[in-house]
Amino acid sequence: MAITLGPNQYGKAEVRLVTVQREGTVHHLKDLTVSTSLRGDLAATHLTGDNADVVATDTQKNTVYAFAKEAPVGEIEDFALRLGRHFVGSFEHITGARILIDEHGWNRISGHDHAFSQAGSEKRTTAVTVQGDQAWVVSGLDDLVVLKSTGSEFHGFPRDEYTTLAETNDRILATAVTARWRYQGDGIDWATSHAEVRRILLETFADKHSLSLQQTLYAMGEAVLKEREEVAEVRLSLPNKHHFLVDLSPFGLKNDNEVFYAADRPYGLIEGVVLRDDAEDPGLAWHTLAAF
Ligand SMILES: O=c1[nH]c(=O)c2[nH]c(=O)[nH]c2[nH]1
Repeated sequence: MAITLGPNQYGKAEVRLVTVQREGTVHHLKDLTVSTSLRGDLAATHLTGDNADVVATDTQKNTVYAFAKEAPVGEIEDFALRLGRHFVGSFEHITGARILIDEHGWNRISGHDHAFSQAGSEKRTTAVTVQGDQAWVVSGLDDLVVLKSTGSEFHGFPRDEYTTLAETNDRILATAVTARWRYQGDGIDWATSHAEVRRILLETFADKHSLSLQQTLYAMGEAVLKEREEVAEVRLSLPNKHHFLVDLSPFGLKNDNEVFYAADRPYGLIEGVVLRDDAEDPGLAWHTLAAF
């Protein structure tokens, strides 16, 4: 029986980095979680413990902090590309790098130069893969919580002996959007593109009269691809945050779609990919690029 080493990568996970950029008394904050993974010819350390080609994960962490000092971090996509290209360009045996960055948002407290309130649970994300002299950027957002209190129906589904769900022509639709979109081309204005994709996702969720969350998912992805030519593919993961009508009849009360029980689990989980059929193939399986 022959045993061989399969695919492997290694790095420092979840380096917490906060930078303060000062413009006189006005401060600008960046709050990031950075994960680095390096790939390449790393058989020796696995097979014999020879670490001659192992860029220590501690060095990877230090590089993140040093790079944040040497030049402004800027957009997370640019910072991830700088880091990935550095590792692949500086060490002969490192042929690939994958850099994941989550950005935690802070809002300036109105009228204050250097005081901030946390924006909430939403995160901006990027996953950059550098392989030799090629690079792929998959950006996204996590936990964008949205709700519409009408404009959503769900009916026409099959009924069997286990079906109790009532058909509805008017329900609350709520979800926490996780989105990933793969870029094609380069010279992209990352900040504008992110803001526009986010706006399109929100507007489509709000505007689209929904017959199912699946229909809403497709409409959201389709709208992004129609408006943003730099995006090749959109992945969405949409938990259906159920709001059930409370039965008020024991109290002699009618519930005219006004009082709901917000269940936290279980939840429906609706996931899908919307893509251009003429999108260039990144040459790597998408699942190796995406965070889900
Ligand atoms: O939009 C929905 N899609 C479903 O697949 C589903 N299943 C369910 O019980 N409720 C819903 N809602």
